[in-house]
Amino acid sequence: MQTLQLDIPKRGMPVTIVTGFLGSGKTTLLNQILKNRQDLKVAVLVNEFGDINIDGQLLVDIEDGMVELSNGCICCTINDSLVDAVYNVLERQERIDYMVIETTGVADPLPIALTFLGTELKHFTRLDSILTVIDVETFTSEHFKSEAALSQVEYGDIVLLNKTDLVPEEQVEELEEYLRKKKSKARILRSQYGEVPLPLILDVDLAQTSVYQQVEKEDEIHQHEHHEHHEHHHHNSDHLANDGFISVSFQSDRRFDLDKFTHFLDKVMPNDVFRAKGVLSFVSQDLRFIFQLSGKRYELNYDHRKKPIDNQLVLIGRNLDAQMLQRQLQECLV
Ligand SMILES: Nc1nc2c(ncn2[C@@H]2O[C@H](COP(=O)(O)OP(=O)(O)OP(=O)(O)O)[C@@H](O)[C@H]2O)c(=O)[nH]1
Repeated sequence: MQTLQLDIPKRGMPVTIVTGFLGSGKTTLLNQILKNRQDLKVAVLVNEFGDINIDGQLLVDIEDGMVELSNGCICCTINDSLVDAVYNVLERQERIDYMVIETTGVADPLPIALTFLGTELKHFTRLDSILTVIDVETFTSEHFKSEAALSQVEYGDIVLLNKTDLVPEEQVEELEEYLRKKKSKARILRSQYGEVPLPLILDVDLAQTSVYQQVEKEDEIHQHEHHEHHEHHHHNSDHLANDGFISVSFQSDRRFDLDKFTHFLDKVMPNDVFRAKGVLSFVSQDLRFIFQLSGKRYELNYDHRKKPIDNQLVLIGRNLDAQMLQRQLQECLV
């Protein structure tokens, strides 16, 4: 493994915003950062789309969302205010060298960047870059018909072409070429499971702050001129509709029947479910499972941590009938 030489100056805590569409590999990348950070004390803020915090549970060694660990990692779930969450980290006694923020897959990263540049946070932090993770298998030039996805690509200072193991080399090259044309200034990297040398992505000072701020200015002028279109404001962070994506949560302390659950996945669940994740318990299985679904692909892996048996699942997609999905999942329980 490479040695990490990050010389972090005292001009404010460096912040990297990790963005990327649903299931692209943001949490996987965060885990790589936490595993390889060496002496760097990294605070991780996770912003999750959905009522249940699954991501917090999937991060290495981090349990129950907001725990301080002996290895110096702090994980917070951003609930209401990003500014408050950042202050909570800044006010901690212990030394923290670096902050990484994972946005939700349906978030536009620009308002988050502007929060660091436009509020008091600018005195305490230094935005290092926006890093956009792309799933090379599922990405299309239509950006999933999502404004947020478009914005993620547009403002990425670093673009990580992830999941290169799933497609032929030519497909990666094609995508890389397409992105290079669109984004001549961006650093474009490739990875499998987010494995990338940290000095290439952390403390690189690639944030194009003037570009972000220019967009904000143009936006304000635009808004002023077209007051009636206010509700369509492109960079509204809490995007009421989230580009039409909704999340459906399911929780139970009963166990699933494995056959019924896989039948649900293979035959019953609508194609409109684009992403799902959870921790699941099955009849006659002592361990829980970590469940991941992204596009057409899903996997179930043993969760080797000793945990009480329960089921926590989030489904994300468009046009979802929450009640029907919950009923169908209910029927998979024993
Ligand atoms: N084959 C393959 N799978 C990957 C790779 N990177 C991540 N995955 C898998 O893709 C799925 C989604 O990864 P996550 O890291 O949870 O994605 P995410 O961007 O955090 O997802 P959301 O937070 O829901 O938007 C998981 O099952 C990962 O194991 C990769 O390079 N190759």
